[in-house]
Amino acid sequence: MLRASDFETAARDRLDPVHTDFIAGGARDEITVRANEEAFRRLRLVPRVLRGRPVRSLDVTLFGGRARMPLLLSPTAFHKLLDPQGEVATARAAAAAGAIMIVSMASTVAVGEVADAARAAAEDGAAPPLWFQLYLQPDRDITETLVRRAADAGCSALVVTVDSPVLGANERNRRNAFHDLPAGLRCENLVDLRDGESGHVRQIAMSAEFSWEHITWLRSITRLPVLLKGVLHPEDARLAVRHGVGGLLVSNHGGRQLDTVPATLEALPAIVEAVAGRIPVLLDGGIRRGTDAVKALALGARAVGVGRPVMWALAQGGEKGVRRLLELLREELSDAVALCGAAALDELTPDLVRPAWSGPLFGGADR
Ligand SMILES: Cc1cc2nc3c(=O)[nH]c(=O)nc-3n(C[C@H](O)[C@H](O)[C@H](O)COP(=O)(O)O)c2cc1C
Ligand SMILES: CC(C)CC(=O)C(=O)O
Repeated sequence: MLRASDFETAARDRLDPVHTDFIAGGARDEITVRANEEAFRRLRLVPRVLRGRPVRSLDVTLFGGRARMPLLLSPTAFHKLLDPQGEVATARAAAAAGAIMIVSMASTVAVGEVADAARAAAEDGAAPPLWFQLYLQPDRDITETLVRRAADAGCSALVVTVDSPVLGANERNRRNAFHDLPAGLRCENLVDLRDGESGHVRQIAMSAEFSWEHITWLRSITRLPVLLKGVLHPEDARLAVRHGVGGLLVSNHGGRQLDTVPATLEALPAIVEAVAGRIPVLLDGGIRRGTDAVKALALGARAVGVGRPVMWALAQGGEKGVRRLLELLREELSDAVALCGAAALDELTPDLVRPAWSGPLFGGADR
């Protein structure tokens, strides 16, 4: 395994094609799925030279917690589909790498158990932060219980996914009739939320009824910082700041919700401008290389998330696979920072990035 894409190739040989489709797929024509990666390829890095400063650190501090690299594991559902240990394997690998993991509300291991595994695996005794991803539920008691479970587990932030008033239509899943977890697996955070209910995926309600009032309410029931995942419009970024949101994760859900929305990299500059440094802005979608991360950081993201690569690595090699993936990405990131002439992440500035040359206008030299 030499690069992130190798894990996908290896995972595809092992996985049930129905599960491969679940991971790789996106909404409708998957235009946004492709756009996320393409956007990074359209940008070029313009390094500085002779600056006389080796890379000092890749550390990042977010909401008082420190991570050893600005790479987050974005929340993804159902890790036990890919490895018998599921999210325990992922959390151990993240903790060993010093990376923040965002545990999905739809995890197949309960968040408390994921947190215990992360703490036990942290190499220097100091586990990196663990955050919890939440879909607000129409029943406030259920949302409150989930928030309490996350806080009791030691999660230090809540990431509310706001791009899903309805579930995006994934035509691959429809073709494959993949609508639920196989027997024996369940969403462990949802167990016992109501009498007689038992972690069924369909317990996760998507609703278009949610508004900014619900964010205000959520903030009133917890002291944890509340981040929003899935903001793409700069006006929503301003509203988020006004409503006391702690941070934004610029995301299009890996192209799995509304198809044809912009690549997250395209959306980033306007969000960064709207937020004007008041809260941290993060990004996920299409990050496959250290240079991708550097481009997003240079354009104002404080950290970046990876989704699918973690799932492919988990399917390929379990905990070891995810560890190897994170090592590779860290090495690529460190190289790219050094080659840009930067000593730390705050030296990655927008002047290091520019659009690829699209060729001379009007035929160039012939005219
Ligand atoms: C298989 C799969 C499951 C996902 N599950 C969740 C989830 O439970 N909650 C959530 O907010 N986002 C979920 N996402 C979206 C990711 O958090 C993330 O936004 C996206 O995967 C980033 O793009 P990338 O896959 O190109 O890195 C999921 C994505 C995939 C591919
Ligand atoms: C709806 C969740 C269970 C999973 C999700 O967010 C996704 O598959 O993108």
